[in-house]
Amino acid sequence: MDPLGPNPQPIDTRATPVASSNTVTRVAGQQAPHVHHIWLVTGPAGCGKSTVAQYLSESLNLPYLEGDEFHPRANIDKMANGIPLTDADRWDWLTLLREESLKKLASGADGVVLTCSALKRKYRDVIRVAPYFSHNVSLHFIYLHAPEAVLLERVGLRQGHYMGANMVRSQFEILEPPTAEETDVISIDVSGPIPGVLEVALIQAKIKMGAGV
Ligand SMILES: Nc1ncnc2c1ncn2[C@@H]1O[C@H](COP(=O)(O)OP(=O)(O)OP(=O)(O)O)[C@@H](O)[C@H]1O
Ligand SMILES: O=C(O)[C@H](O)[C@@H](O)[C@H](O)[C@H](O)CO
Repeated sequence: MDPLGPNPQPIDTRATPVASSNTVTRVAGQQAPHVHHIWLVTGPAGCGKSTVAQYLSESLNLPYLEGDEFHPRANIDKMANGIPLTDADRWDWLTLLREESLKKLASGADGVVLTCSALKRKYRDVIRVAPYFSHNVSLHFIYLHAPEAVLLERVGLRQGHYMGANMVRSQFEILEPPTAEETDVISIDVSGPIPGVLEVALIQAKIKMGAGV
């Protein structure tokens, strides 16, 4: 299976003369193109992806795609039975998330917020294809991190979710925290209470939007 999948639906690129992945550049004298931001909230189970994404979606008035809802039934059944997903289980899910995000933009949304664990570098790279063909799209990862013990406690307290606390270890075993060269990543320490985390996430997003990157 090709993890990069088929070409995404192109977004309107007419106003964008030159661009490369995640960098929207401008020819001198031309008006800056309108940038459509994809905010991808990432991190291991229980880090607060849904909590943060919901808030950003409401605050920025953008549609919200919950990544967990795009897993095939077989993946949900695996996780519910305490079996970690493999790379093979994740490729189609990752390309689907990328395509669904671009579809939202193509259908008129100004931007989109989505959740996806994106635990490994190569998973993030699958999503990074999105702005490659859609040059007025800017992709940002919002990586939420906290010590394993903190997330274990949060997942343990959570009721009625298929992902049990027994799965947290497996998430950390394969986690590849973003490196400094992954300059499209905003890292947020989510050890503290929710209001502070939400405030930081929104401020960071607004800084990026203000900078037009
Ligand atoms: N900063 C925080 N402090 C305390 N509790 C939090 C914090 N962020 C989220 N929570 C709680 O932790 C639990 C997990 O949060 P949430 O569902 O948003 O995480 P998630 O990353 O989307 O999880 P999953 O990947 O398993 O779906 C929820 O009960 C949520 O209310
Ligand atoms: O890549 C994965 O292993 C999965 O996406 C998980 O991260 C869960 O879907 C999510 O955390 C819900 O608890």
